[in-house]
Amino acid sequence: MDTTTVDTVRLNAVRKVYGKGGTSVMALAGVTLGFQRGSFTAVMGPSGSGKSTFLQCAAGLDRPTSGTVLLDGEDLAGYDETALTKMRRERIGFIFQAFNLLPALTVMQNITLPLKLARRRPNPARVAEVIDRVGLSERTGHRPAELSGGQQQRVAIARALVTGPAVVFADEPTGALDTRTAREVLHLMRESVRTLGQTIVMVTHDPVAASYADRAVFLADGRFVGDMYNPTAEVVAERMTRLGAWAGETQAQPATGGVF
Ligand SMILES: Nc1ncnc2c1ncn2[C@@H]1O[C@H](COP(=O)(O)OP(=O)(O)OP(=O)(O)O)[C@@H](O)[C@H]1O
Repeated sequence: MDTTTVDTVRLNAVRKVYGKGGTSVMALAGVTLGFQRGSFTAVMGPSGSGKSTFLQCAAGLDRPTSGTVLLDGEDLAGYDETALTKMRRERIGFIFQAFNLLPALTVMQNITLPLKLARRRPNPARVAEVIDRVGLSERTGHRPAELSGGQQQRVAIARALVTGPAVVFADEPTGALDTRTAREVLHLMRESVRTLGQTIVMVTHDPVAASYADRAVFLADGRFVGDMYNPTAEVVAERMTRLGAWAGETQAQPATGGVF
C-alpha cells in the first residue's frame, strides 16, 4: 500500500458507549478524524469531552462500539488481542503524564525496554542517537528516582521514539511538569516531528502546549467540533473558553499572557 497518501491514524465515525441501558454514557458520538504522517496534533476539549476515550480507541487500547480505526490504512478491528498488543509494541509509542517508568531499571534499560518486549535487537547507533537527542547521554546508568521530573519525561520520550513507531500518543505529557521544564519537553517533541518526521497525537488541556503542535482539534460532548492549524495559545484559549472548558474552575485558567 502506498502509505504516503494514507493518514497514519484515521478514525471513521467512531462511537464509544460505556455501560448499558439507562446508565450508559456515549463518550464518543461518531468522530471522524485523520492524522497525517509527520504531523503534530493537539487534541483538546473540556473535561469529559471524550479526549481520553479518543486516545484509547485511536491507540488500540480499547475498541470502539462502532466505526473504524485505521493505522497506516489497516483496520484494527481485524486484530485479535494478541495482534493488537504486538501492534502497540511495534508501531505505537506512548508518553504519559506520570512518566510510567520502571523504577528498578536504569535509564538505558527503560529506554530499550520496548525493543526487548518486541524481541528486537537494539540498534546501538539508533539507541545512542535517541538518547543523545533527549540529552541523557550522561545519565544512562541512573534510575528514575535519581532524575528530575523533566529528565524522567525525557526518558519516556526516548522510550517512545526508540522503536521508530508510526505514531506517538501523548496523554497530558507536561501535566506534572513546571512551566520551564514543560517547554523543554514540548520543544523536544516538536523537534522529533521536524527532524525524524515523527507523527504525534497529544491530548492536552493546556493552550500553550497546543501551540507547539501544527494543528489543534477540538472535541466537545464526544464530537469533533473543529480544528485550527498553526494554533497560538491565545486563539486556542479563546476557543476553549467558548466551549465552556473552564467554567466553574478557579485555578486551571491558562496563563496565556506568559506564552513561552
Ligand atoms: N470506563 C468508563 N465507564 C463509564 N463512563 C466512562 C468511562 N470512561 C469515561 N467515561 C465517561 O465518558 C465521558 C468521556 O470521558 P473521557 O475520560 O474520555 O473525557 P476527557 O475529555 O478525557 O476528560 P478529562 O479531560 O476530564 O480527562 C465522560 O462522561 C466520562 O465520565
